[in-house]
Amino acid sequence: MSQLEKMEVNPDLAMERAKCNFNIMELTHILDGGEENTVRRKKIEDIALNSGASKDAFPEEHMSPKEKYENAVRKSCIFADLVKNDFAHLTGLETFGINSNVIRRTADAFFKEVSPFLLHMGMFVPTIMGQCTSDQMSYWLPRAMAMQIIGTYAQTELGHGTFIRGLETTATYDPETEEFVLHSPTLSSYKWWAGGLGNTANYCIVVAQLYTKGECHGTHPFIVQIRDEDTHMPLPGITVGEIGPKMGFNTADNGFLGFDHYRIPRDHMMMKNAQVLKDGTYVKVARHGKLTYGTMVFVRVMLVSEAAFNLAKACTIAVRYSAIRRQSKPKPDEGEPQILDYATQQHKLFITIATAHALQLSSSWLWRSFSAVLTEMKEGNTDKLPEFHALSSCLKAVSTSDAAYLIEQCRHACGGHGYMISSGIPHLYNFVSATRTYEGDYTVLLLQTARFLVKAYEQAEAKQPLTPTVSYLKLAFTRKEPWDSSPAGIVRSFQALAAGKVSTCVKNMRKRMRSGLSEVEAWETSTIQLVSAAEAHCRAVISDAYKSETERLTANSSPNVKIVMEQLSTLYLYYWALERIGDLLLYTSISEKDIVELQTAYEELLQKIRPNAVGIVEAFDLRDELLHSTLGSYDGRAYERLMDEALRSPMNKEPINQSYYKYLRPMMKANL
Ligand SMILES: CCCCCCCCCC/C=C\CCCCCCCCCC(=O)SCCNC(=O)CCNC(=O)[C@H](O)C(C)(C)COP(=O)(O)OP(=O)(O)OC[C@H]1O[C@@H](n2cnc3c(N)ncnc32)[C@H](O)[C@@H]1OP(=O)(O)O
Ligand SMILES: Cc1cc2nc3c(=O)[nH]c(=O)nc-3n(C[C@H](O)[C@H](O)[C@H](O)COP(=O)(O)OP(=O)(O)OC[C@H]3O[C@@H](n4cnc5c(N)ncnc54)[C@H](O)[C@@H]3O)c2cc1C
Repeated sequence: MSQLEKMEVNPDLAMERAKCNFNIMELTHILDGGEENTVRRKKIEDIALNSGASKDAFPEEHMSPKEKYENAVRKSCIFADLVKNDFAHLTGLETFGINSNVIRRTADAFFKEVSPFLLHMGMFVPTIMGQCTSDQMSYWLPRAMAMQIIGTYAQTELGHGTFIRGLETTATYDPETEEFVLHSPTLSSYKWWAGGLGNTANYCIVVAQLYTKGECHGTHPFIVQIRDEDTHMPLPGITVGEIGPKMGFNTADNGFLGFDHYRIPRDHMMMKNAQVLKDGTYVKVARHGKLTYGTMVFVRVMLVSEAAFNLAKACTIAVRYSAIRRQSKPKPDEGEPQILDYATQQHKLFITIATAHALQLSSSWLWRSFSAVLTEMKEGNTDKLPEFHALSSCLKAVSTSDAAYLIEQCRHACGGHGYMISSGIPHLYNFVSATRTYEGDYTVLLLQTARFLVKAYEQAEAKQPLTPTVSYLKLAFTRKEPWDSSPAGIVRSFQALAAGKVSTCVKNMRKRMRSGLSEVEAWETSTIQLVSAAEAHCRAVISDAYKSETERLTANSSPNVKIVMEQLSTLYLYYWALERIGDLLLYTSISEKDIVELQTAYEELLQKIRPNAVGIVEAFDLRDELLHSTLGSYDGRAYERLMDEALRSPMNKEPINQSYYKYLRPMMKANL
C-alpha cells in the first residue's frame, strides 16, 4: 500500500470543513441547476470513475508524444463505450453528449489534456446537426453518433483563420460527374489546426470556396472522407498529417490537410442553408447569410461554460492548497499562518471563485437565450441573430480571457509548487489560453460586438427601439450616472460606463471622418477604444446576469447559502469597480470618498468570505480524479503527493543515470 493510502485528511483542511457555516450540497445543487441534476451527475461520475478506467498505470507526463496520443486514443474508445452503453440514458441526450456538461466534465477524469475525439463530439456532430438537410442528417448523424466514422472540423488554413472569407481551398462543381473537386491551390491554403485530423479522423467537415458555373459563392461546408474506412490509409488526392508539439492540446493530434483535385459526390455539400442543383445552379436557402457560421456560435456558447468549469478546478486546487500551506511569521509569538489568511492571497483567490460563479450563471443564462434564438430561427425568424452573435462573441472573448488570467493567478497563489505539472494548474492554463484564441480570437470577437454596439448607439441616437442587452445605451444621452454603491447601482454604473465608451468611440470616428479619413480608416484607428467599449459592455452584461441569476436562484434557498452567493456576486462587482476606477471617474459621479469606502468594503468582504472559502470551492464537487492535482486533492496531503509523484519519475528509476558515464565523468576527470 502506498504511503498515501494510509493518510488521513490534513488537519488544517479538516478544520476548514468544520467551520463552514452553510450547506455545501445545497450550493452544489444550485450550481448544477437542481438536485436531480446533481444526483444524475454523481451517478454518471460513479459509473465512469469507479471503474478505474480513467487511471494511467504510468504517469502521462513521462510518456513520449506518440505514447501520450496512443494512450488518449485508448481511453477515448473506453470512454465512448461507457457513454454509449452505460450512461447515455442518464444524460437524457440521445445526441451522445452534445450540450452535456456532465459528459464533458466526466471526460476530464480520463484526459489531462484533451481527447482526440473532442472535435468529433464538439464540432463534427453539431455541424451535421446544424448544416445538413434532414435527408443528409439521417444518413450522417447515426454513423457519427455510433462512432462508425470519426470526424473533425477543418476550416482554418495556414494562411487564414480569422478571415474566413479569405480561405483559399476551392470546391468546384463538375456537372458532368455531379461531383465537387476539392483543391488546395497554394501552401497557405492547406488546412491547419483541426483537432483529431492528424491521425484519428477518417472524415472531416471542410470549409471551402464554392465555385459553380464559373462563379464563386463564398465559403460553404462539405463532408469529406479523407481515409479509407477499413485500412485507414489516406485516400488518393489527400495529403494529411499532424502539425507537431504545442503549448497544450498535445493529445489532440491537430492536423494539416491538402487536396489535389480530390472529388466528392454533390450531396456531400452540407445543403441546409444553400444548395447546388445537379445542373450546377446555386440556390440560397437560408434567410441570413451567416447561418453557415452556426457551429462557431454554438461552440462559443459552450466555451463560456468551459471557462467557468476550468476556473472552478483551478480555484478548488489553489484554495485547498492555501488552507494547508503555512508560510512566514508575521506575529513573532504565533505559529506560521495558513497562507489563505493573507489578504493578498484572498484578493488573488476569491475573485477567481466569484468569476467561476459569474461565468457559470451567465453561461446558463446564455444557453437559455440561445435555445430561444434557435427556436425562432427554426420558424424562419433570424431577427435576433445579430444581437446573439454580438453577445456570444463578447462573452466567449471575455470569459476565456478572464479564465486564463485567473488560472495563472491561481498558479501564483500556489508558489513554486503551482509550477509543477502535477499541481494540475499548468494543464488548465494551457488548455484555457487556447480557448482565448480558437473559435475566434479575443480582439476579433470583441470588434464584432463593437460593430453591433455602434449600430445600436446610432439607433438610440435616432430614438429607435433597442434590443434588450443594449437598451442601457440610452444612458449615453442622459446626465452623468450618479454613483450608488449598492449592487444594482454598480451594475447601472457599469452600463453607464459602457454607454459612455461607445459614445466616445462614435464621436471619435465621426471626428476622424470629418478630418478626411474614410469610414474604414476611422474604424481602424478607433479599434483600441472599440475593443475597450465592447469589453465594458460584456462586463456590464455579466454583472447584470450574475446579479439577477443570484437573486433568482437564492429566492428559496437557506439564509446562509443566500449570504454566501450574495457575498461572492457583490465581491465581483466591487472588484471590477475598483479595477475600472479611471473609467468610473470619467462616466459616473464617483468621488474620492466613494473610492476609499469601496476599497474598505471590498477588503471587509474578503474577510467575511474567508471562513467559508474551502466550503465554497467544495460546492463545485470536483472529485480528485477530475482535478489531477497533487496540491488540491480532497485529503490535502500535498507534500506526500508531491513526493509520491517525484518518486514515480523515470528519472529516479536508477541511482546513476548513464549520462554520468558518457559525459559527466569524462568531463570532470578531464578537468582534474
Ligand atoms: C467520446 C469521447 C469524447 C470526449 C470528449 C467529450 C466532448 C464533449 C462535448 C464537447 C465539449 C466542448 C466544447 C467543444 C470544444 C470544441 C473545441 C474547438 C476547437 C477549436 C475549433 C476552431 O477553432 S474552428 C475555427 C473557428 N474559426 C473562427 O472562429 C474564425 C473567426 N472568424 C469569424 O468568425 C469571422 O470571419 C468574423 C466574425 C471575424 C468576420 O466574418 P466575415 O468576414 O465573414 O464577416 P464580415 O466581417 O463581412 O461580417 C458580415 C456581417 O456578418 C456578421 N457576422 C459575422 N459572423 C457572424 C455570425 N457567426 N453570426 C451572425 N452574424 C455574423 C458580422 O458581424 C457582419 O455584420 P454587419 O456588421 O451587420 O455587417
Ligand atoms: C489549440 C487550437 C485548436 C484549434 N482547432 C481548430 C480546429 O479544430 N479547426 C479549425 O478550423 N481551426 C482550429 N484552430 C484555429 C483557430 O480557430 C484560429 O487559430 C483562430 O481562429 C485565430 O485565427 P488565426 O490563427 O488566423 O489568427 P490571426 O487572425 O492571424 O491572429 C493573429 C493576431 O492578429 C490579430 N488580428 C487578426 N485579424 C484582425 C483584425 N481584423 N483586426 C484586429 N486584429 C486582428 C488578432 O487579434 C491576433 O492578435 C485551432 C487553434 C488552436 C490554437
